Amino acid sequence: MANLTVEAIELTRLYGGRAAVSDVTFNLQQGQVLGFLGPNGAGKSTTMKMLTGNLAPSAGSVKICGIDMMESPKEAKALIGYLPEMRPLYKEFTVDEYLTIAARLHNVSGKHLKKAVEHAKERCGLSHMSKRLIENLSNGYQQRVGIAQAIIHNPMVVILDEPTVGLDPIQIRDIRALIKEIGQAHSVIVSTHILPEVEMVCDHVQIIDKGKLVFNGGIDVLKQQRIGNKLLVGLRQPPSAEVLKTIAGVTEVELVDSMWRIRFAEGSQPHEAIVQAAVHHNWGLYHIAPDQTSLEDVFVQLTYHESVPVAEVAQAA
Ligand SMILES: Nc1ncnc2c1ncn2[C@@H]1O[C@H](COP(=O)(O)OP(=O)(O)OP(=O)(O)O)[C@@H](O)[C@H]1O
Repeated sequence: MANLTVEAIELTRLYGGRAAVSDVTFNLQQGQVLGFLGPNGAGKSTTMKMLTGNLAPSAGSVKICGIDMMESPKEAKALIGYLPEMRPLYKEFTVDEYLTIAARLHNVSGKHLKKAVEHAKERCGLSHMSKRLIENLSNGYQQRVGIAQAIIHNPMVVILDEPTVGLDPIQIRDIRALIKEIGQAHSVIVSTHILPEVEMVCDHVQIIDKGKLVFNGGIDVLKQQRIGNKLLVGLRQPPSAEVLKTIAGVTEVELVDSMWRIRFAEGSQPHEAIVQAAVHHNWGLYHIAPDQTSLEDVFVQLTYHESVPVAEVAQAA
């Protein structure tokens, strides 16, 4: 495909014989924002480091806009902007001074330097902070400077590791809007622990667990998984569970906090029949709404593994 920006092909990284990342394969296209999710130790940072050319894979390869990271690291890296979790800021410099250094490090040529700095500041809402020392900026503005250095050379791919950690709600809102804006022209990979953030800024999601991808798909697919096939129904004079189960399409009912959680078969739409039955039999219907699984629940379902209790291991030994 012509506009593929990132290709991770069967990426594996071993540490002392243990796979921290195992056989991870995915593609990213221009204009996509990918959310990279996973519990602690899942392999996110290891994957990011391989994507940015800071760590060699034990097996597999990375291509940035078709350029192989192992074969042509300089060319491939030039197409990436990276904001690591620990912001690489020199706080004793002003915003202008620091961004000028960042632009030079990214090989922006002398005649384009000033324009590149101005443009990055403009995009990150930093134009009025040019002469301020970075150490005197708020956390949110320091984060903007970190993002500005990642986009200063107008890279095809921007990789941001936990970009909203430690920010207040207004700063978080601003940084998320900025990520969305950047995502229109570039490809963005955002590593995050914050699940709603993924729904807000990403159009594509990957969940990694124990080094393996356990979900790779569109945000719509993930949202669909949340909506599922459950209704929460509140009835003041409820019938028995058996009566509810006779409604066409209903497969299971259970009482949850004095409301009925009604599961229905895929493809069936028992909503209308439930309302009609409630009116007909005077059940006192006061609530009917989809019972969404929280994103946290979906995440736990995908990443939960039953671990063998220590006592059982000891007994087996
Ligand atoms: N240099 C290393 N040597 C040995 N093991 C390592 C090394 N770096 C990471 N690991 C192990 O590899 C696994 C994946 O680590 P990684 O840092 O990629 O996870 P992560 O998803 O980024 O976690 P977190 O969100 O906590 O930063 C972990 O089990 C970790 O202990």
